[in-house]
Formats: sequence, C-alpha cells, structure tokens
Amino acid sequence: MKTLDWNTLFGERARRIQASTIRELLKLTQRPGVLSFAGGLPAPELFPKEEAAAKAAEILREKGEVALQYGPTEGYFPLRAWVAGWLGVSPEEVLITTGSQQALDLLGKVFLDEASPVLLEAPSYMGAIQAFRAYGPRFLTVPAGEEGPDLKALEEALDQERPRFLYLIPSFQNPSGGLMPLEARRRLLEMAMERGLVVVEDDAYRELYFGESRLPSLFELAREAGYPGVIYLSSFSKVLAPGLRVAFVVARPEVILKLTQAKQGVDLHTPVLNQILVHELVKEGFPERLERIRTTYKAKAQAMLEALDREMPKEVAYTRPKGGMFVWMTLPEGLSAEALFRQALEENVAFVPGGPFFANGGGENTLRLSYATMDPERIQEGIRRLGKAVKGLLATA
Ligand SMILES: Cc1ncc(COP(=O)(O)O)c(CN[C@@H](CCCC(=O)O)C(=O)O)c1O
Repeated sequence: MKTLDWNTLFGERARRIQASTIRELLKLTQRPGVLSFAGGLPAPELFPKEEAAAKAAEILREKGEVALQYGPTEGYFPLRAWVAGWLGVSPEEVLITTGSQQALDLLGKVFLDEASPVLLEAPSYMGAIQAFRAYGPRFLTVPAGEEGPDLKALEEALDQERPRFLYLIPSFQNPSGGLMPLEARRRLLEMAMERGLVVVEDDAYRELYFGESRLPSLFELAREAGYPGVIYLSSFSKVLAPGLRVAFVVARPEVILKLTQAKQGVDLHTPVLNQILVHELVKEGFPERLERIRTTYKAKAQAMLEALDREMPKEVAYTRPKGGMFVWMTLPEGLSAEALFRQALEENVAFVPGGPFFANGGGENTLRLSYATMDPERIQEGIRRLGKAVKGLLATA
C-alpha cells in the first residue's frame, strides 16, 4: 500500500498557512505554576457567568426552536439591530461574524488575490497577518508607535503603491498599545479619501479606554465626511466573553453583501444561541458593565507599570498604555526576545515574543505583555520573575 505524504497532498495555499504563535504559546503556558502574560485573554472574573447561565436556560426554553435551528448568515436580526443602534447605522450595514478573527479571514478572501499589496503597521496584530497570509498577498508595512502609524512613511508608501486596503488598529493597538491622536486620524483619512482607498479599522479595544472618553473612530470620521471606504470591525470578546465568538463588521451594504456571500461558504452563520445570548446580555446595563471593565483594566495596567518601574533595569523600554490590554517592551538592540522567552519559562513566567507581529520580519528584541488576565498580585509576581530573567539575559549579553 502506498504511504501518503500529506505535505505533497496539501494545496499550494496550505503551504502559506502557519501556526499562530499566541495559540501555540498558550499551550505552553498551561503548565501549572506558569504566570502568563501571553494571550490577550479577557479577565475571567468579568465574565457574566450567573447571568449567562440563567439567560441561556431561558432562551432554550422559550426560543429553543430558533436558537437550535440554522439561522440567517447576516446574523440574528435583533442583535444586528442592536449593533446598528449602538453605532448609528442601519442593520443592512451590519454583519455578525464568528469573532473578528473570521471577519479578518473574510476580508482577505474578498479583497486579496495572489501578490495583492495590503498595507499594515509594523508591528500589527499577528492574527490579521495570519488570516491575510493564507491569500498570498504582498505585505507593505509602515512603522507604528505609541501614536499610531508613521504618517510620513505611510504617505511615501501610498505614493509608491495602491494597497487593496489598509489594516489599522487606531485605538490601543495590538501589540504596541498605540492610540492615534484625533489630528492623525483626520490626516490619515484625507490620504485615504484623496486616493479612494479602503481602510479596515479593527476597533477590538474601543471601550477599553482609561481616560474620560474614547476618540471618534475612523469610521465615524469618515461617515461625517461622507466617505464610504472605511470597513469597521469590533467584537464582544473584550467586553463580554471571547468564548462566545460573536463580533461584527459594519460597512456599506455592497461590502456586507459580498462578505455575507463569502461567510455562507465558511460557516453558514454564527452560532444562533450565542448571538441571542449576547443580545440578551447587552440590551440592559451594558454602559454600567463597560464602566466596570474599564476600572478593572486600568487597575491591572497600573499594577503592571508599578511592577515594571520597580523590577526592570533601565536598559529596557516599555509603553505606558492609555487603554487596551497590552504593554509593549523593547530590549536593547541585539538582544533576543526568543532567548528571553526560554529564560523566562525557567522562572515560570511567559509572554509573546514580538517577532510574529512584524509581517515582513524584524522586532526580534520586542515582546508583548498582556495585563488582562491575572489579578494585580499575580501581575506583580510575574513581573518580578520577568525582571529576574531580563537581568539574567543582560548579564550574559
Ligand atoms: C486587534 C484584534 N483583532 C481581532 C482579535 C480577535 O477577536 P475575536 O475574539 O475573534 O473577536 C483580537 C484578539 N487578540 C487576542 C486574542 C488572541 C487570543 C488567542 O489566540 O487565543 C490577542 O492578541 O491575544 C485582536 O487583538
């Protein structure tokens, strides 16, 4: 009987499909005793467990025929209508997706061909790089920092090439924590409008601001300017529960129609029970819930920054986030975050090395720390352990 070599049997696209570093690291960090800053896993103490248990039972009892049956690809209409009301758009401009991660894949499927140029920041969310990479695009990157993308580098890139779309995370960027100031948002939109470019705005962390209020999204600014080219993504993962896998895309009806057609071929629809449950959980008391979440993450961020200020040697630089879930750390040039990862695991602490956040390589001396999951005490202990590993690495440099 002939033996099968699956690598020769997989299609060409399969060769571009690589593992997610975060997902692979999360397996490693399940080891007992490891304090993990790796995954952007929302604080479990914020999950509405009791309320969800009661609501799910009620939904199954009273709407079981709907909740357990196939549903519309566009999504459970009352939830679409709720999202539309929340964002000030019409339900026809809303598609419910199985996480924003699915929306990223659908955008790649719909907009990208082999070698299509697509522009994103360096660093940027590795889940987007992973989703887009499967479609064989050519990544164009512009440096990104605490105030978002370098607009001069962006303008130069746009003068050279016309990307199928720009993928940006203007508020509390993953992994850099960057927050694009209002002026920069306006300037970026002008560049996109002048050129008729599509902008994909991933606003996963829109509600996780530590200041008085959130900045207007690119989507809102574009709508004010009458520009239809911004496709807006956000999710219930960071403000309710990521395990429910419910998120949404907001865009012009023509775009929603095409994304819906693509979604039909992927999963038919997002689980109906989960959509109804999300709708039941957000239709009352959502603003108060968001306030509690902001207070929780602000305290966690504060705990991490206090510990970093105490434990880290001066050679190490790190951001001071104004929201979101991440601190972005830069080791001295020439030091390897992968080497630090191995040393840190010996101290029973984990994080995500920064390399995979750079679509075209680089960032070997960077790393991402998520403060979302652990309580302040374990955050402080984890940073103490990390500080020990950093000093060990510096001593051997
Ligand atoms: C900018 C941005 N866009 C989309 C997502 C995915 O959100 P969904 O849960 O799919 O709605 C995320 C979630 N990122 C987390 C989650 C990944 C966790 C995991 O792979 O288990 C992280 O970077 O750690 C994100 O940061």
